Amino acid sequence: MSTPTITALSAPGKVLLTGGYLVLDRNYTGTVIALDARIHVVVQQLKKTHRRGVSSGSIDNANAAAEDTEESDDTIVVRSPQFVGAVWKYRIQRCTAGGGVKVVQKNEGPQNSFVETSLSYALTYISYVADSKDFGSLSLTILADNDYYSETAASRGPGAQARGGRFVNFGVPLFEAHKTGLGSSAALVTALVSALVIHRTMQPEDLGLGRDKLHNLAQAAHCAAQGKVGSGFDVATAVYGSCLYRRFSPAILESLGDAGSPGFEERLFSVVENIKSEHPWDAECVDFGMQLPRGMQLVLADVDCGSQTPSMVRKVLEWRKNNQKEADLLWTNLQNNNEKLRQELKQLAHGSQEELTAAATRDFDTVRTCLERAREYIRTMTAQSGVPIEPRVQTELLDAASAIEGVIGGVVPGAGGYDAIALLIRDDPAVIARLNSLFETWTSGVEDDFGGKIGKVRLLGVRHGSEGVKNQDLEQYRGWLE
Ligand SMILES: Nc1ncnc2c1ncn2[C@@H]1O[C@H](COP(=O)(O)OP(=O)(O)O)[C@@H](O)[C@H]1O
Ligand SMILES: C[C@@](O)(CCOP(=O)(O)OP(=O)(O)O)CC(=O)O
Repeated sequence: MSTPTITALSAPGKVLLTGGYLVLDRNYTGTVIALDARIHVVVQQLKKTHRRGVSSGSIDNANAAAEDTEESDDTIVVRSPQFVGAVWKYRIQRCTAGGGVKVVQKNEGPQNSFVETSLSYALTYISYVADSKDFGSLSLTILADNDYYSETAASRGPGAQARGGRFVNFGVPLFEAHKTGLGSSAALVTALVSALVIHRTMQPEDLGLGRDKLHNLAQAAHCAAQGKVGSGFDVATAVYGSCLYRRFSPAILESLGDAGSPGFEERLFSVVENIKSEHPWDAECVDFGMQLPRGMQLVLADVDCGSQTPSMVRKVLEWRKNNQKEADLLWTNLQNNNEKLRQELKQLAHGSQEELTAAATRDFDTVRTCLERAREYIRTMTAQSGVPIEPRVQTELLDAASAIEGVIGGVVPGAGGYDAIALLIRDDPAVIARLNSLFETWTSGVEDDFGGKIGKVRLLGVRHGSEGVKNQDLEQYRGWLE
């Protein structure tokens, strides 16, 4: 198969509307909404070189495993041009004993473990299936929709749009940018591994058929880069779009080992292709690509403050372990309520034409009640576990926002904490205007139960998007590609 010279793909961010913490356990599920904020990756083939000391062309897999850790002249340059100095240059290193392919950073400056791990995992898989180690030199460009990060002086300033299109220039190094919590790393890893696999081993039209494999590869790479196995709802959404998610069994990835370790390429291949495994993939994404009902919209309000998800997760799980009975009851109540909410949203989205028309004008009463109940249970979880999932400053904010005409209700999504809040609203610009005027002058009037503070509240421009990873036209990247 001839290699295309350029491939572009994007994957969406996420909001875990309900099921935070529950979704870590396979007995429970999470309802996750994909967003219209996406991370784009463009792969450009620069040149095809021959590896030093090895004849070009196809190499037998069996031989490949026996080969040394050979260097090639090929270089992979990854750029994130919205940020200052965000360039990572890698050389390709082939590992001994079937360890696969690893990339090694050549330039000074901070490493980017999500980029580096995605490259090593994707190239290992590609070289194994394509039966070739000749990648040629590649240039990768990452472009993120603006809502992934809080605004900066530069992104607000007159030069922000200088390069055109939908992306702004943030004018700061990536590590200084404040994330808004939309799942940048999951969208990035998904877009990166998918773009490389499509570029080298598939046609863009095969994306639909290859989705499960891309999911498995992206989950493996994301877990390795994160250094832990989360529920994976963010990667699943980046691949499949909005869905009801049941997590995969952690055992699937436990024996994969590190990139470069002996036999890694074969183990990775088995994991991605879901073969020869004692532990087959069992993640469930139901109703993927599900839409919100007509007349309803999802908005997020950034509170300019961040939470520490790993330590919150550790504490909640510890509390659950020590208070199994109470926790089980709470988990069951939350699950039942979340399921009722999902069914209601589904029915409203797929009802008959008359039902849809009625839905567009009605008050979405059941949705409102389910969101209120979810919050009550989450506040119980907060009080009992002693973890600020819905701290008082956010209770105050959610109550005030929910009282606005046209707001159906809201929650602290995902792990909660001092992070963005999610609101379901009637899809009407007047509701957005009322929310903006509430937030413009918002100052907290309560003392927080965990001593936390929220900063400037700001409605993000992001809305629900529903679609997973998809091919993209190149036109929108004009001005950003080298
Ligand atoms: N635009 C980008 N370009 C390159 N890397 C990015 C970009 N956005 C995010 N990343 C990578 O993802 C990491 C952030 O991931 P994480 O802390 O998991 O946040 P999130 O909750 O947004 O996923 C960054 O440190 C960086 O490695
Ligand atoms: C607690 C969780 O169930 C949900 C966390 O959701 P968030 O959306 O808060 O996650 P981050 O993107 O890491 O900030 C953990 C999990 O499912 O992995």
